[in-house]
Amino acid sequence: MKRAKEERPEMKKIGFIGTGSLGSMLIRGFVRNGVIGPENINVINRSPEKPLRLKEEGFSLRIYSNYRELINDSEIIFICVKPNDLPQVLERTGRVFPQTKLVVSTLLAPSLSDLEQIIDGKLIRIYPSVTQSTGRGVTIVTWGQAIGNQDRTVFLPYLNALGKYYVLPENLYRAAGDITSCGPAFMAAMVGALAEEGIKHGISPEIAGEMAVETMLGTALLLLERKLTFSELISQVATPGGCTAEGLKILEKSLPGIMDEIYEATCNRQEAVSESVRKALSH
Ligand SMILES: NC(=O)C1=CN([C@@H]2O[C@H](COP(=O)(O)OP(=O)(O)OC[C@H]3O[C@@H](n4cnc5c(N)ncnc54)[C@H](O)[C@@H]3O)[C@@H](O)[C@H]2O)C=CC1
Ligand SMILES: O=C(O)[C@@H]1CCC=N1
Repeated sequence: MKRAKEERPEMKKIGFIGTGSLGSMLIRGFVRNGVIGPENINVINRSPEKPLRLKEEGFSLRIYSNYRELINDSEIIFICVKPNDLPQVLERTGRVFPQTKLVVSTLLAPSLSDLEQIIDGKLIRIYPSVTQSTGRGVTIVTWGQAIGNQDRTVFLPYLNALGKYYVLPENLYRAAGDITSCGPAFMAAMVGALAEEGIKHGISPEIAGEMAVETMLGTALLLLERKLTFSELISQVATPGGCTAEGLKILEKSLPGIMDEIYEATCNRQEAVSESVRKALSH
């Protein structure tokens, strides 16, 4: 009996414009989870060093210098450059992408609704995080207006390969992205500060670092596996009358204000970046 040909995601050729932190993370995450075959990765990056570094890691990339060739040879194209480099990329790719291709923006800005004014093509916006090369972490995703059910079916294996994903409207990108995309840096800063305090009082940097990371991992696993809420975990640690409760009083005083300040700062930055890209693209 003849079986309908099943579409295997690893058969698709995938293009990456920009292979910095995020582009590299996507390549590592997709290959690790088997959604891209090792021979199917097309890349173009401004400088040659980063793709070469990936090659040294064992990824057999096809490195391009011509943007249109990369687009012709790829079925899904991830744009992973900094927002201010987008105008230069669009100058070289053109603003019209064939309807047979999915074009995925990972950029902080412009928003998908702004991009849809500029680019003609099947657009998807994702906001991933660097943790996702491990297969864990969260992608936020918004489907463009031209994306249909078949396109979603094609793209879902790639989202699943990176961990969890949530489809959100763009007005929630900052609130969600502060947790998921900036979050790894914020968490590393907080856990690093815990380790620093230990170092200040005589623990070696190596041991303090290991202690902090192992404790962060154990905390995450406890929350996940035992399905504890944050406050349940806190009350398991904070023995009444003990030290943790004293430390927590200090955090409770400062943290909510700090988080509000962080949100305000990231929103302002996103707006400023959006405005600068909007201006650059309108020329
Ligand atoms: N790093 C992160 O955790 C996250 C980053 N993003 C977004 O992903 C995008 C990329 O961020 P990163 O990878 O962190 O930046 P990055 O600076 O590490 O990488 C950007 C890469 O783009 C290349 N590039 C610049 N202009 C180019 C051009 N015209 N053609 C080809 N390549 C070019 C650069 O050489 C560099 O390798 C940004 O827009 C950022 O907002 C989104 C979520 C998380
Ligand atoms: O800092 C940034 O703007 C990018 C987006 C989220 C993480 N890195």
